[in-house]
Amino acid sequence: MRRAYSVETVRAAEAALMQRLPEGALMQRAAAGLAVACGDLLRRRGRVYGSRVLLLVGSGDNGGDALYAGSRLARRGAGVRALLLAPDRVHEGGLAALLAAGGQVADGPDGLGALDLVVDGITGIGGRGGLREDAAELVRTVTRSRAPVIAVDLPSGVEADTGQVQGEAVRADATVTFGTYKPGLLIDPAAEHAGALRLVDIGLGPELPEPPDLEALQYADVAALLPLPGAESDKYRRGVVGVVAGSERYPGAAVLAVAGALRGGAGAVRYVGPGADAVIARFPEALVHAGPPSEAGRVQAWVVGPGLGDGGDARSAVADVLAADVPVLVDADGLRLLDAGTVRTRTAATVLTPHAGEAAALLGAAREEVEAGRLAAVRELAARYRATVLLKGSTTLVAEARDTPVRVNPTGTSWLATAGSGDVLSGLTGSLLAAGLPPRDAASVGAYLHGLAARHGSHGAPVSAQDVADGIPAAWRDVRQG
Ligand SMILES: NC(=O)C1=CN([C@@H]2O[C@H](COP(=O)(O)OP(=O)(O)OC[C@H]3O[C@@H](n4cnc5c(N)ncnc54)[C@H](O)[C@@H]3O)[C@@H](O)[C@H]2O)[C@H](O)CC1
Ligand SMILES: [K+]
Repeated sequence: MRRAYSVETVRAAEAALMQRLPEGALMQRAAAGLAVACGDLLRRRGRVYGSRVLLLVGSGDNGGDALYAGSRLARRGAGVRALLLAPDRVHEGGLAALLAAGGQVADGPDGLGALDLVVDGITGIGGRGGLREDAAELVRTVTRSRAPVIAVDLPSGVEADTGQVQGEAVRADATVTFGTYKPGLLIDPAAEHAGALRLVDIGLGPELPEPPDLEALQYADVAALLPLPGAESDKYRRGVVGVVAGSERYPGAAVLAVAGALRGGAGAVRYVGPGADAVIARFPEALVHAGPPSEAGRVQAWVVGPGLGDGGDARSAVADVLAADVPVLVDADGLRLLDAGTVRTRTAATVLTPHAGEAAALLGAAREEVEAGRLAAVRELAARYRATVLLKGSTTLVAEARDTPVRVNPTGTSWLATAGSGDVLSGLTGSLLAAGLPPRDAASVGAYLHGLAARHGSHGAPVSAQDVADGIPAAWRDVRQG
Protein backbone atom coordinates (compact mmCIF):
# COMPACT_ATOMS: atom_id res chain seq x y z
CA MET A 1 0.00 0.00 0.00
CA ARG A 2 1.41 3.43 -0.93
CA ARG A 3 0.54 5.89 1.82
CA ALA A 4 0.69 9.66 1.49
CA TYR A 5 0.64 12.45 4.05
CA SER A 6 -0.10 16.16 3.83
CA VAL A 7 2.67 18.75 4.15
CA GLU A 8 1.42 19.69 7.61
CA THR A 9 1.72 16.10 8.81
CA VAL A 10 5.16 15.68 7.21
CA ARG A 11 6.44 18.83 8.85
CA ALA A 12 5.19 17.69 12.26
CA ALA A 13 6.82 14.27 11.85
CA GLU A 14 10.03 15.89 10.60
CA ALA A 15 10.14 18.21 13.62
CA ALA A 16 9.62 15.32 16.05
CA LEU A 17 12.34 13.25 14.39
CA MET A 18 14.81 16.13 14.23
CA GLN A 19 14.51 16.45 17.99
CA ARG A 20 16.39 13.18 18.30
CA LEU A 21 18.97 13.76 15.58
CA PRO A 22 22.05 15.94 15.19
CA GLU A 23 21.49 19.16 13.20
CA GLY A 24 21.27 18.52 9.45
CA ALA A 25 21.19 14.71 9.80
CA LEU A 26 17.84 14.48 8.02
CA MET A 27 19.10 16.48 5.08
CA GLN A 28 22.14 14.21 4.84
CA ARG A 29 19.88 11.14 4.76
CA ALA A 30 17.78 12.77 2.04
CA ALA A 31 20.81 13.87 0.03
CA ALA A 32 22.39 10.41 0.27
CA GLY A 33 19.27 8.75 -1.17
CA LEU A 34 18.97 11.39 -3.85
CA ALA A 35 22.63 10.94 -4.89
CA VAL A 36 22.11 7.19 -5.23
CA ALA A 37 19.09 7.70 -7.48
CA CYS A 38 21.00 10.24 -9.60
CA GLY A 39 23.95 7.84 -9.82
CA ASP A 40 21.67 5.03 -10.98
CA LEU A 41 20.24 7.20 -13.76
CA LEU A 42 23.69 8.41 -14.90
CA ARG A 43 25.05 4.86 -14.90
CA ARG A 44 22.07 3.69 -17.01
CA ARG A 45 23.10 6.39 -19.51
CA GLY A 46 26.80 5.63 -19.38
CA ARG A 47 28.71 6.47 -16.22
CA VAL A 48 28.84 8.93 -13.34
CA TYR A 49 32.47 9.91 -13.89
CA GLY A 50 32.65 12.82 -16.34
CA SER A 51 28.88 13.25 -16.58
CA ARG A 52 27.46 16.80 -16.79
CA VAL A 53 25.01 17.53 -14.01
CA LEU A 54 23.07 20.77 -13.46
CA LEU A 55 21.44 21.52 -10.11
CA LEU A 56 18.51 23.97 -10.03
CA VAL A 57 18.77 25.44 -6.54
CA GLY A 58 15.99 27.30 -4.74
CA SER A 59 16.56 29.17 -1.50
CA GLY A 60 15.07 26.56 0.83
CA ASP A 61 16.00 23.09 2.08
CA ASN A 62 14.87 21.56 -1.21
CA GLY A 63 17.81 23.41 -2.72
CA GLY A 64 19.95 22.19 0.19
CA ASP A 65 19.18 18.57 -0.65
CA ALA A 66 20.18 19.17 -4.27
CA LEU A 67 23.49 20.82 -3.25
CA TYR A 68 24.52 18.03 -0.85
CA ALA A 69 23.56 15.37 -3.38
CA GLY A 70 25.52 17.31 -5.99
CA SER A 71 28.60 17.29 -3.73
CA ARG A 72 28.37 13.50 -3.50
CA LEU A 73 28.16 13.18 -7.31
CA ALA A 74 31.08 15.58 -7.69
CA ARG A 75 33.14 13.35 -5.37
CA ARG A 76 32.37 10.50 -7.78
CA GLY A 77 33.82 12.51 -10.66
CA ALA A 78 30.73 14.09 -12.14
CA GLY A 79 30.98 17.67 -13.42
CA VAL A 80 28.39 19.39 -11.23
CA ARG A 81 27.21 22.98 -11.64
CA ALA A 82 24.60 24.74 -9.53
CA LEU A 83 22.22 27.36 -10.88
CA LEU A 84 21.17 29.46 -7.90
CA LEU A 85 17.77 31.12 -8.18
CA ALA A 86 18.62 33.55 -5.38
CA PRO A 87 22.42 33.64 -4.90
CA ASP A 88 21.92 35.76 -1.79
CA ARG A 89 19.55 33.27 -0.19
CA VAL A 90 21.01 29.77 -0.62
CA HIS A 91 21.59 26.85 1.73
CA GLU A 92 25.12 27.78 2.83
CA GLY A 93 26.12 24.37 4.18
CA GLY A 94 25.04 22.73 0.94
CA LEU A 95 26.85 25.25 -1.27
CA ALA A 96 30.04 24.96 0.77
CA ALA A 97 29.89 21.16 0.45
CA LEU A 98 29.45 21.36 -3.32
CA LEU A 99 32.32 23.79 -3.82
CA ALA A 100 34.54 21.71 -1.51
CA ALA A 101 33.81 18.68 -3.68
CA GLY A 102 34.85 20.51 -6.85
CA GLY A 103 31.42 21.60 -7.96
CA GLN A 104 30.81 25.06 -9.42
CA VAL A 105 28.18 27.78 -9.53
CA ALA A 106 26.85 28.37 -13.04
CA ASP A 107 26.71 31.99 -14.23
CA GLY A 108 23.26 31.74 -15.73
CA PRO A 109 20.81 29.61 -17.75
CA ASP A 110 22.52 30.40 -21.06
CA GLY A 111 25.36 28.47 -22.61
CA LEU A 112 24.86 25.49 -20.34
CA GLY A 113 25.70 23.11 -23.22
CA ALA A 114 24.78 19.44 -23.24
CA LEU A 115 23.61 17.99 -19.95
CA ASP A 116 23.35 14.38 -18.73
CA LEU A 117 21.12 15.20 -15.78
CA VAL A 118 19.16 18.10 -14.29
CA VAL A 119 18.32 17.96 -10.57
CA ASP A 120 15.25 20.03 -9.66
CA GLY A 121 15.84 21.54 -6.20
CA ILE A 122 13.77 24.71 -6.70
CA THR A 123 10.89 23.95 -4.30
CA GLY A 124 9.65 20.96 -2.39
CA ILE A 125 6.99 20.88 0.31
CA GLY A 126 7.63 24.58 0.89
CA GLY A 127 6.38 25.50 -2.59
CA ARG A 128 3.23 27.67 -2.79
CA GLY A 129 1.17 28.12 -5.99
CA GLY A 130 2.53 28.04 -9.52
CA LEU A 131 6.23 28.75 -10.00
CA ARG A 132 7.30 32.41 -9.82
CA GLU A 133 8.35 33.82 -13.19
CA ASP A 134 12.11 33.58 -12.61
CA ALA A 135 11.80 29.92 -11.68
CA ALA A 136 9.29 29.30 -14.48
CA GLU A 137 11.66 30.82 -17.08
CA LEU A 138 14.46 28.56 -15.85
CA VAL A 139 12.21 25.52 -16.07
CA ARG A 140 11.31 26.41 -19.65
CA THR A 141 15.03 26.72 -20.52
CA VAL A 142 15.83 23.36 -18.97
CA THR A 143 12.85 21.66 -20.60
CA ARG A 144 14.15 22.82 -23.98
CA SER A 145 17.48 21.10 -23.23
CA ARG A 146 15.65 17.74 -23.21
CA ALA A 147 18.09 16.53 -20.51
CA PRO A 148 16.63 13.92 -18.10
CA VAL A 149 15.27 15.53 -14.95
CA ILE A 150 15.16 14.16 -11.42
CA ALA A 151 12.88 16.13 -9.08
CA VAL A 152 13.86 16.53 -5.42
CA ASP A 153 10.98 15.50 -3.15
CA LEU A 154 8.39 16.96 -5.57
CA PRO A 155 8.44 18.37 -9.12
CA SER A 156 8.72 22.11 -8.40
CA GLY A 157 5.49 23.96 -9.05
CA VAL A 158 3.03 21.19 -8.15
CA GLU A 159 0.74 21.40 -5.12
CA ALA A 160 1.96 18.76 -2.64
CA ASP A 161 -1.41 18.28 -0.92
CA THR A 162 -3.81 18.27 -3.86
CA GLY A 163 -1.97 17.36 -7.06
CA GLN A 164 -3.03 20.61 -8.66
CA VAL A 165 -0.68 22.43 -11.03
CA GLN A 166 -1.24 26.16 -11.43
CA GLY A 167 0.97 27.59 -14.18
CA GLU A 168 4.46 26.28 -14.87
CA ALA A 169 5.81 23.16 -13.17
CA VAL A 170 8.76 20.86 -13.70
CA ARG A 171 8.15 17.72 -15.78
CA ALA A 172 10.44 15.06 -14.30
CA ASP A 173 11.51 11.65 -15.52
CA ALA A 174 11.68 10.59 -11.90
CA THR A 175 10.95 12.05 -8.47
CA VAL A 176 12.92 11.09 -5.38
CA THR A 177 10.73 11.81 -2.36
CA PHE A 178 11.73 11.69 1.29
CA GLY A 179 10.16 9.95 4.24
CA THR A 180 6.72 9.45 2.73
CA TYR A 181 4.72 10.03 -0.47
CA LYS A 182 2.76 13.28 -0.71
CA PRO A 183 -0.81 13.20 -2.13
CA GLY A 184 0.30 15.36 -5.06
CA LEU A 185 2.64 12.60 -6.24
CA LEU A 186 -0.25 10.17 -6.70
CA ILE A 187 -2.93 12.43 -8.21
CA ASP A 188 -2.98 13.97 -11.68
CA PRO A 189 -2.02 16.39 -13.04
CA ALA A 190 0.89 16.51 -10.56
CA ALA A 191 1.43 12.74 -10.68
CA GLU A 192 2.02 13.00 -14.41
CA HIS A 193 4.70 15.66 -13.76
CA ALA A 194 6.47 13.41 -11.25
CA GLY A 195 7.41 10.52 -13.55
CA ALA A 196 8.71 7.39 -11.83
CA LEU A 197 8.53 7.61 -8.03
CA ARG A 198 11.31 6.61 -5.64
CA LEU A 199 10.78 6.79 -1.87
CA VAL A 200 13.86 7.36 0.30
CA ASP A 201 13.49 6.17 3.87
CA ILE A 202 14.86 8.88 6.18
CA GLY A 203 13.43 7.35 9.36
CA LEU A 204 10.21 9.35 9.34
CA GLY A 205 7.97 6.22 9.54
CA PRO A 206 7.54 5.99 13.33
CA GLU A 207 6.54 9.67 13.48
CA LEU A 208 3.77 9.35 10.92
CA PRO A 209 0.24 8.94 12.32
CA GLU A 210 -2.45 6.39 11.41
CA PRO A 211 -4.34 6.58 9.09
CA PRO A 212 -2.53 8.30 6.22
CA ASP A 213 -4.24 11.15 4.33
CA LEU A 214 -4.31 9.18 1.12
CA GLU A 215 -3.44 5.68 0.00
CA ALA A 216 -2.93 3.76 -3.23
CA LEU A 217 -3.51 0.02 -3.44
CA GLN A 218 -0.67 -2.10 -4.79
CA TYR A 219 -0.79 -5.59 -6.28
CA ALA A 220 -0.60 -7.43 -2.98
CA ASP A 221 -3.39 -5.35 -1.44
CA VAL A 222 -5.71 -6.08 -4.36
CA ALA A 223 -4.80 -9.77 -4.41
CA ALA A 224 -5.80 -9.97 -0.74
CA LEU A 225 -9.20 -8.41 -1.48
CA LEU A 226 -10.23 -10.42 -4.56
CA PRO A 227 -13.35 -12.53 -3.84
CA LEU A 228 -12.39 -16.16 -4.46
CA PRO A 229 -15.01 -18.92 -4.57
CA GLY A 230 -14.62 -21.71 -1.98
CA ALA A 231 -15.30 -25.42 -2.42
CA GLU A 232 -18.84 -25.00 -1.03
CA SER A 233 -19.64 -22.07 -3.32
CA ASP A 234 -22.58 -21.99 -5.71
CA LYS A 235 -23.72 -19.17 -7.97
CA TYR A 236 -26.01 -17.76 -5.27
CA ARG A 237 -23.43 -17.95 -2.47
CA ARG A 238 -20.96 -16.16 -4.73
CA GLY A 239 -23.53 -13.38 -4.96
CA VAL A 240 -25.98 -12.24 -7.61
CA VAL A 241 -25.61 -8.75 -9.10
CA GLY A 242 -28.54 -6.95 -10.68
CA VAL A 243 -27.89 -4.61 -13.60
CA VAL A 244 -30.47 -1.99 -14.62
CA ALA A 245 -29.07 -0.35 -17.74
CA GLY A 246 -29.67 0.47 -21.37
CA SER A 247 -32.48 2.17 -23.25
CA GLU A 248 -33.73 2.44 -26.83
CA ARG A 249 -31.19 5.24 -27.28
CA TYR A 250 -28.28 3.45 -25.55
CA PRO A 251 -28.79 -0.32 -25.97
CA GLY A 252 -25.01 -1.02 -25.88
CA ALA A 253 -24.63 0.23 -22.33
CA ALA A 254 -26.61 -2.76 -21.10
CA VAL A 255 -24.27 -5.20 -22.87
CA LEU A 256 -21.13 -3.45 -21.56
CA ALA A 257 -22.37 -3.22 -17.96
CA VAL A 258 -23.27 -6.92 -18.02
CA ALA A 259 -19.87 -7.70 -19.60
CA GLY A 260 -18.14 -6.06 -16.64
CA ALA A 261 -20.46 -7.66 -14.12
CA LEU A 262 -19.79 -11.17 -15.45
CA ARG A 263 -16.07 -10.70 -14.76
CA GLY A 264 -16.29 -9.30 -11.25
CA GLY A 265 -16.58 -12.39 -9.11
CA ALA A 266 -20.38 -12.61 -8.65
CA GLY A 267 -21.99 -16.00 -9.35
CA ALA A 268 -24.79 -14.64 -11.58
CA VAL A 269 -25.98 -11.46 -13.30
CA ARG A 270 -29.65 -10.44 -13.42
CA TYR A 271 -30.25 -7.93 -16.23
CA VAL A 272 -33.33 -5.70 -16.06
CA GLY A 273 -34.20 -3.35 -18.91
CA PRO A 274 -35.18 -3.00 -22.56
CA GLY A 275 -31.88 -4.44 -23.86
CA ALA A 276 -32.56 -8.10 -22.96
CA ASP A 277 -32.25 -9.38 -26.55
CA ALA A 278 -28.91 -7.69 -27.09
CA VAL A 279 -27.67 -8.90 -23.69
CA ILE A 280 -28.71 -12.50 -24.24
CA ALA A 281 -27.27 -12.48 -27.75
CA ARG A 282 -23.87 -11.60 -26.24
CA PHE A 283 -24.16 -13.32 -22.86
CA PRO A 284 -26.50 -16.32 -22.78
CA GLU A 285 -25.43 -16.80 -19.14
CA ALA A 286 -27.19 -13.58 -18.08
CA LEU A 287 -30.59 -13.85 -16.37
CA VAL A 288 -32.89 -11.28 -18.03
CA HIS A 289 -36.08 -9.73 -16.65
CA ALA A 290 -38.71 -7.33 -17.97
CA GLY A 291 -40.68 -5.20 -15.49
CA PRO A 292 -39.54 -3.35 -12.35
CA PRO A 293 -36.21 -4.39 -10.75
CA SER A 294 -37.91 -5.18 -7.42
CA GLU A 295 -39.77 -8.03 -9.14
CA ALA A 296 -36.66 -9.43 -10.83
CA GLY A 297 -35.61 -11.71 -7.99
CA ARG A 298 -33.09 -11.57 -5.15
CA VAL A 299 -29.74 -9.85 -5.68
CA GLN A 300 -26.87 -9.05 -3.34
CA ALA A 301 -26.20 -5.72 -5.06
CA TRP A 302 -27.64 -3.51 -7.80
CA VAL A 303 -26.03 -1.47 -10.56
CA VAL A 304 -28.31 1.20 -12.02
CA GLY A 305 -27.78 3.92 -14.58
CA PRO A 306 -25.56 3.14 -17.60
CA GLY A 307 -27.40 4.28 -20.75
CA LEU A 308 -30.67 4.48 -18.83
CA GLY A 309 -31.77 7.85 -20.27
CA ASP A 310 -33.92 10.13 -18.10
CA GLY A 311 -37.47 9.11 -19.02
CA GLY A 312 -40.21 8.09 -16.60
CA ASP A 313 -39.16 4.43 -16.65
CA ALA A 314 -35.62 5.41 -15.77
CA ARG A 315 -36.75 7.55 -12.87
CA SER A 316 -38.94 4.80 -11.39
CA ALA A 317 -36.23 2.17 -11.94
CA VAL A 318 -33.73 4.24 -9.95
CA ALA A 319 -36.25 4.84 -7.15
CA ASP A 320 -37.12 1.12 -7.11
CA VAL A 321 -33.51 0.04 -6.79
CA LEU A 322 -32.65 2.65 -4.12
CA ALA A 323 -35.54 1.29 -2.04
CA ALA A 324 -33.82 -2.12 -1.87
CA ASP A 325 -31.88 -3.06 1.30
CA VAL A 326 -28.73 -4.12 -0.54
CA PRO A 327 -25.69 -2.16 -1.78
CA VAL A 328 -26.50 -0.05 -4.85
CA LEU A 329 -24.06 1.42 -7.37
CA VAL A 330 -25.42 4.42 -9.28
CA ASP A 331 -23.68 5.45 -12.49
CA ALA A 332 -24.14 7.72 -15.52
CA ASP A 333 -27.79 8.72 -16.19
CA GLY A 334 -28.77 7.28 -12.82
CA LEU A 335 -26.74 10.05 -11.16
CA ARG A 336 -28.94 12.70 -12.83
CA LEU A 337 -32.02 11.12 -11.22
CA LEU A 338 -30.64 11.17 -7.68
CA ASP A 339 -31.53 13.33 -4.73
CA ALA A 340 -29.17 13.55 -1.77
CA GLY A 341 -31.97 13.03 0.74
CA THR A 342 -32.90 9.60 -0.58
CA VAL A 343 -29.31 8.42 -0.67
CA ARG A 344 -28.46 9.79 2.78
CA THR A 345 -31.32 7.89 4.40
CA ARG A 346 -30.41 4.52 2.91
CA THR A 347 -29.17 1.94 5.45
CA ALA A 348 -27.45 -0.25 2.87
CA ALA A 349 -24.34 1.09 1.09
CA THR A 350 -24.52 3.39 -1.92
CA VAL A 351 -21.65 3.78 -4.39
CA LEU A 352 -21.72 6.74 -6.79
CA THR A 353 -19.42 6.61 -9.84
CA PRO A 354 -19.43 10.06 -11.45
CA HIS A 355 -16.97 11.58 -13.88
CA ALA A 356 -16.04 15.23 -13.27
CA GLY A 357 -19.08 16.58 -15.13
CA GLU A 358 -21.54 14.39 -13.23
CA ALA A 359 -19.79 15.19 -9.95
CA ALA A 360 -20.15 18.90 -10.70
CA ALA A 361 -23.88 18.45 -11.33
CA LEU A 362 -24.28 16.54 -8.03
CA LEU A 363 -22.37 19.26 -6.17
CA GLY A 364 -24.01 22.17 -7.99
CA ALA A 365 -20.51 23.33 -8.98
CA ALA A 366 -18.73 24.00 -12.29
CA ARG A 367 -16.87 21.14 -13.94
CA GLU A 368 -13.65 23.21 -13.86
CA GLU A 369 -13.93 23.52 -10.08
CA VAL A 370 -14.11 19.74 -9.72
CA GLU A 371 -11.18 19.18 -12.08
CA ALA A 372 -9.12 21.84 -10.29
CA GLY A 373 -9.78 20.29 -6.90
CA ARG A 374 -10.54 16.60 -7.32
CA LEU A 375 -9.54 15.58 -3.79
CA ALA A 376 -11.80 18.17 -2.19
CA ALA A 377 -14.64 17.34 -4.59
CA VAL A 378 -14.64 13.59 -3.92
CA ARG A 379 -14.50 14.15 -0.14
CA GLU A 380 -17.35 16.69 -0.30
CA LEU A 381 -19.53 14.40 -2.43
CA ALA A 382 -19.01 11.43 -0.08
CA ALA A 383 -19.93 13.55 2.93
CA ARG A 384 -22.92 15.27 1.30
CA TYR A 385 -24.47 12.03 -0.02
CA ARG A 386 -23.21 9.86 2.84
CA ALA A 387 -22.04 7.44 0.18
CA THR A 388 -18.88 5.91 -1.23
CA VAL A 389 -17.83 7.95 -4.26
CA LEU A 390 -15.59 6.84 -7.11
CA LEU A 391 -14.60 9.97 -9.02
CA LYS A 392 -13.45 8.85 -12.47
CA GLY A 393 -10.58 10.53 -14.30
CA SER A 394 -6.95 10.05 -15.26
CA THR A 395 -6.36 9.34 -11.57
CA THR A 396 -9.56 7.90 -10.15
CA LEU A 397 -10.25 8.71 -6.49
CA VAL A 398 -12.39 6.76 -4.02
CA ALA A 399 -13.74 8.38 -0.85
CA GLU A 400 -16.31 7.39 1.70
CA ALA A 401 -18.27 9.35 4.27
CA ARG A 402 -16.31 7.82 7.15
CA ASP A 403 -12.91 9.21 8.23
CA THR A 404 -10.83 6.82 6.15
CA PRO A 405 -8.03 7.80 3.72
CA VAL A 406 -9.06 8.66 0.18
CA ARG A 407 -7.83 5.98 -2.21
CA VAL A 408 -6.18 6.90 -5.51
CA ASN A 409 -6.08 4.33 -8.28
CA PRO A 410 -2.54 3.76 -9.62
CA THR A 411 -3.51 1.78 -12.75
CA GLY A 412 -5.43 4.49 -14.60
CA THR A 413 -4.61 5.18 -18.25
CA SER A 414 -5.94 7.87 -20.57
CA TRP A 415 -6.82 5.09 -23.04
CA LEU A 416 -9.82 4.54 -20.77
CA ALA A 417 -11.27 7.81 -22.05
CA THR A 418 -13.38 5.85 -24.53
CA ALA A 419 -17.18 5.51 -24.78
CA GLY A 420 -18.61 2.72 -22.67
CA SER A 421 -15.58 2.06 -20.45
CA GLY A 422 -17.51 3.53 -17.50
CA ASP A 423 -20.35 1.07 -18.11
CA VAL A 424 -17.87 -1.81 -17.83
CA LEU A 425 -16.46 -0.33 -14.59
CA SER A 426 -19.92 -0.01 -13.02
CA GLY A 427 -20.81 -3.64 -13.84
CA LEU A 428 -17.44 -4.88 -12.54
CA THR A 429 -17.67 -2.89 -9.32
CA GLY A 430 -21.31 -3.91 -8.76
CA SER A 431 -20.23 -7.53 -9.10
CA LEU A 432 -17.51 -7.06 -6.46
CA LEU A 433 -20.17 -5.56 -4.16
CA ALA A 434 -22.46 -8.56 -4.73
CA ALA A 435 -19.51 -10.87 -4.01
CA GLY A 436 -19.33 -9.27 -0.59
CA LEU A 437 -16.60 -6.60 -0.75
CA PRO A 438 -17.22 -3.51 1.41
CA PRO A 439 -18.07 -0.51 -0.81
CA ARG A 440 -14.69 1.24 -0.50
CA ASP A 441 -12.81 -1.94 -1.38
CA ALA A 442 -15.20 -2.83 -4.22
CA ALA A 443 -14.73 0.64 -5.74
CA SER A 444 -10.93 0.71 -5.42
CA VAL A 445 -10.45 -2.92 -6.54
CA GLY A 446 -12.86 -2.31 -9.44
CA ALA A 447 -10.92 0.76 -10.57
CA TYR A 448 -7.63 -1.12 -10.17
CA LEU A 449 -8.70 -4.11 -12.31
CA HIS A 450 -10.38 -1.81 -14.85
CA GLY A 451 -7.17 0.19 -15.35
CA LEU A 452 -5.04 -2.94 -15.53
CA ALA A 453 -7.45 -4.51 -18.04
CA ALA A 454 -7.15 -1.44 -20.28
CA ARG A 455 -3.35 -1.57 -20.08
CA HIS A 456 -3.51 -5.25 -20.95
CA GLY A 457 -5.62 -4.53 -24.02
CA SER A 458 -3.77 -1.39 -25.00
CA HIS A 459 0.04 -1.66 -24.88
CA GLY A 460 0.04 1.94 -26.08
CA ALA A 461 -2.72 1.45 -28.66
CA PRO A 462 -6.38 2.51 -28.47
CA VAL A 463 -8.79 0.10 -26.75
CA SER A 464 -12.58 -0.20 -26.93
CA ALA A 465 -14.81 -0.68 -23.90
CA GLN A 466 -15.33 -4.26 -25.05
CA ASP A 467 -11.56 -4.81 -25.09
CA VAL A 468 -11.44 -3.54 -21.50
CA ALA A 469 -14.16 -5.98 -20.43
CA ASP A 470 -12.34 -8.83 -22.18
CA GLY A 471 -9.09 -7.79 -20.48
CA ILE A 472 -10.45 -8.18 -16.92
CA PRO A 473 -9.65 -11.91 -16.53
CA ALA A 474 -6.01 -11.30 -17.53
CA ALA A 475 -5.83 -8.41 -15.05
CA TRP A 476 -7.29 -10.63 -12.34
CA ARG A 477 -4.69 -13.33 -13.09
CA ASP A 478 -1.94 -10.72 -13.06
CA VAL A 479 -2.93 -9.59 -9.59
CA ARG A 480 -3.19 -13.12 -8.26
CA GLN A 481 0.20 -14.03 -9.66
CA GLY A 482 1.54 -10.74 -8.21
N1 LIG B 1 10.56 15.79 4.61
C1 LIG B 1 11.62 15.86 5.36
O1 LIG B 1 11.63 15.30 6.41
C2 LIG B 1 12.81 16.61 4.92
C3 LIG B 1 12.73 17.48 3.84
N2 LIG B 1 13.77 18.16 3.45
C4 LIG B 1 13.70 18.97 2.24
O2 LIG B 1 13.23 20.25 2.60
C5 LIG B 1 12.18 20.64 1.70
C6 LIG B 1 11.33 21.67 2.36
O3 LIG B 1 12.19 22.75 2.55
P1 LIG B 1 11.64 24.23 2.86
O4 LIG B 1 12.85 25.06 3.09
O5 LIG B 1 10.66 24.16 3.92
O6 LIG B 1 10.88 24.70 1.56
P2 LIG B 1 11.25 24.45 0.03
O7 LIG B 1 12.71 24.39 -0.18
O8 LIG B 1 10.44 23.32 -0.44
O9 LIG B 1 10.63 25.72 -0.67
C7 LIG B 1 10.79 26.98 -0.13
C8 LIG B 1 11.52 27.86 -1.06
O10 LIG B 1 10.84 27.90 -2.30
C9 LIG B 1 10.48 29.23 -2.61
N3 LIG B 1 9.15 29.21 -3.23
C10 LIG B 1 7.97 28.92 -2.64
N4 LIG B 1 6.98 28.94 -3.53
C11 LIG B 1 7.54 29.26 -4.72
C12 LIG B 1 7.04 29.45 -6.03
N5 LIG B 1 5.72 29.34 -6.30
N6 LIG B 1 7.89 29.75 -7.03
C13 LIG B 1 9.21 29.86 -6.77
N7 LIG B 1 9.77 29.68 -5.55
C14 LIG B 1 8.94 29.40 -4.55
C15 LIG B 1 10.46 29.95 -1.29
O11 LIG B 1 10.81 31.29 -1.53
C16 LIG B 1 11.51 29.23 -0.50
O12 LIG B 1 12.73 29.74 -0.77
C17 LIG B 1 11.53 19.34 1.35
O13 LIG B 1 10.74 19.38 0.23
C18 LIG B 1 12.74 18.43 1.20
O14 LIG B 1 13.29 18.58 -0.06
C19 LIG B 1 14.98 18.03 4.13
O15 LIG B 1 16.04 18.09 3.34
C20 LIG B 1 15.13 16.68 4.80
C21 LIG B 1 14.03 16.35 5.62
K1 LIG C 1 11.75 19.94 -6.34
